[in-house]
Amino acid sequence: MKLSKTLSNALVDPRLFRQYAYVDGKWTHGDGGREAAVFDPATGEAIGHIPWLEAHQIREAVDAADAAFVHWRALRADERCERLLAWYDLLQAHREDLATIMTLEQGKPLPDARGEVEYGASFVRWFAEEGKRTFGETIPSHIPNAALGTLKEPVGIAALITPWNFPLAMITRKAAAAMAAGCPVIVKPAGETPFSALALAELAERAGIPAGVFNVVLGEAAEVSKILCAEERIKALSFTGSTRVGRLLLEQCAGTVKRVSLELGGNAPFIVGPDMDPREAAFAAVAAKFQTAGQDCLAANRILVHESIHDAFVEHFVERMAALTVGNGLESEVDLGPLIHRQAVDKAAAIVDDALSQGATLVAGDQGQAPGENFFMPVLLTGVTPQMMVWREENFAPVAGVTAYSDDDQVIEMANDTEYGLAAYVYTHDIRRIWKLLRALEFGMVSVNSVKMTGPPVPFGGVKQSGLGREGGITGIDEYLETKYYCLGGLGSVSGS
Ligand SMILES: NC(=O)c1ccc[n+]([C@@H]2O[C@H](COP(=O)([O-])OP(=O)(O)OC[C@H]3O[C@@H](n4cnc5c(N)ncnc54)[C@H](O)[C@@H]3O)[C@@H](O)[C@H]2O)c1
Ligand SMILES: N[C@@H](CC=O)C(=O)O
Repeated sequence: MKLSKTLSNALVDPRLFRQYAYVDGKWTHGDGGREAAVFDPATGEAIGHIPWLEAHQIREAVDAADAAFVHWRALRADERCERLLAWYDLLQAHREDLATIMTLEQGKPLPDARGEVEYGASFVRWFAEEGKRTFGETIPSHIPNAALGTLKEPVGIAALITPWNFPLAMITRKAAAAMAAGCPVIVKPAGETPFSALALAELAERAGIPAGVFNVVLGEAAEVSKILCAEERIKALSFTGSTRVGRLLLEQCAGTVKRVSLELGGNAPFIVGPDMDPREAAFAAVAAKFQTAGQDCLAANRILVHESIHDAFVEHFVERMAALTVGNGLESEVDLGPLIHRQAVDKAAAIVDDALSQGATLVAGDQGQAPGENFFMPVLLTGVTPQMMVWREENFAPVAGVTAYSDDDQVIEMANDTEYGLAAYVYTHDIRRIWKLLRALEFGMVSVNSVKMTGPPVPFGGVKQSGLGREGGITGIDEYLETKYYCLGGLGSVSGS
């Protein structure tokens, strides 16, 4: 296996850069000799290689997790908490290296990568503590001479399949919850961004997480996922990614009736009320659209602006957009890095072409300025309509589409006109409008007058075809817990207490 000089040289601690899978506490190559290159999307250069495991090696990961489950679940919650907090401390201590790895494999600007490490680590700390609060309940008995109640027990091995846009936080939000609940995990990261996952494994090992509790398997996505979904010993599958793949995995899990949590695509409306200062709203919309170069499930995909302030909003949007710098995420002052690969650039171009062919106006976005093959300059389209791809699909690119609306009922209908239901933004200071929209919007998360909405205490997730279940918050750990009801009969006089 070739060693990447570039990546290891860029790190203070080169051992964080691993080019092996991690199974049962061992760094593992593929028995069949298959491997894949991983590229820096900014330069197109290979930054390393990963092995593809064979089917029997994926099953060995399940064997390892199965063996580890016995001991991990038997620890007291405070003992698991200690180990998770040690992992958290190491993530913080190695923040800079983790951010460098992320920028090199994902492309996001270094400050954003640092922010994601912080964000990802915060879930580890949150769930370390939440693991100590997996309370059961006492049920007033309706049965004579009996005491009734519930216990919370770990569901079993959890398979975690994650995307490339947030290569670290999408893993920790799942893994920390599962591990705090007492479940070993098998992580299958995106092939584009495996090195963040492998650095997490290295740090988990240093934190004293026992062998078999945190495993990272690598390989051809469909092949690996099929094995994980068909495995009876895996009791939960948590997936973050596209709605298309989410549907597929839900079907594949039917055979073994797994607990399935899905965090899928979004198509967020960004609604601006007539009472808003158009400059304030436009600046917020730019922030909500172009984070991670638009490759964010929360990205403002359809910007719906009241007709009375539409033109002023567009003017300020263009002004703010013009101040964005596109470039290699390792360089300072860069706001937007590359898209993940050439297909993403082609898709963005197709979405813009489709909109223009159906009558939208290109207000800004000159692709001639793109600094490289995987870059896409931010685009603003006005006059977008529901027939266009930019409205129907999650564009996952720096393409902003603006439409004018005339009243609240119309904008509610427009906003809900999508199969997705992850997040929505509302910008207005009118409390009646806020309440009306908040109740009428068919989305799992509604953020009013704030671009930032996520974090460990938040129940993150969508409705409609944006997913099943919630991650984070006080209920996130429930995805990995079973409720066991008990009835203790024949107790005599305690009955009725
Ligand atoms: N709701 C959320 O919390 C959230 C967060 C981040 C990303 N996302 C969504 O993720 C998508 C972008 O990520 P992506 O392109 O990596 O998604 P994707 O669905 O293509 O891939 C996600 C994961 O599934 C694997 N995969 C791909 N094809 C597969 C197949 N046929 N069978 C089994 N596994 C397969 C990939 O290797 C990766 O690990 C967007 O739709 C975005 O909205 C959602
Ligand atoms: N920004 C999201 C990830 C979506 O792509 C998050 O905070 O979880």
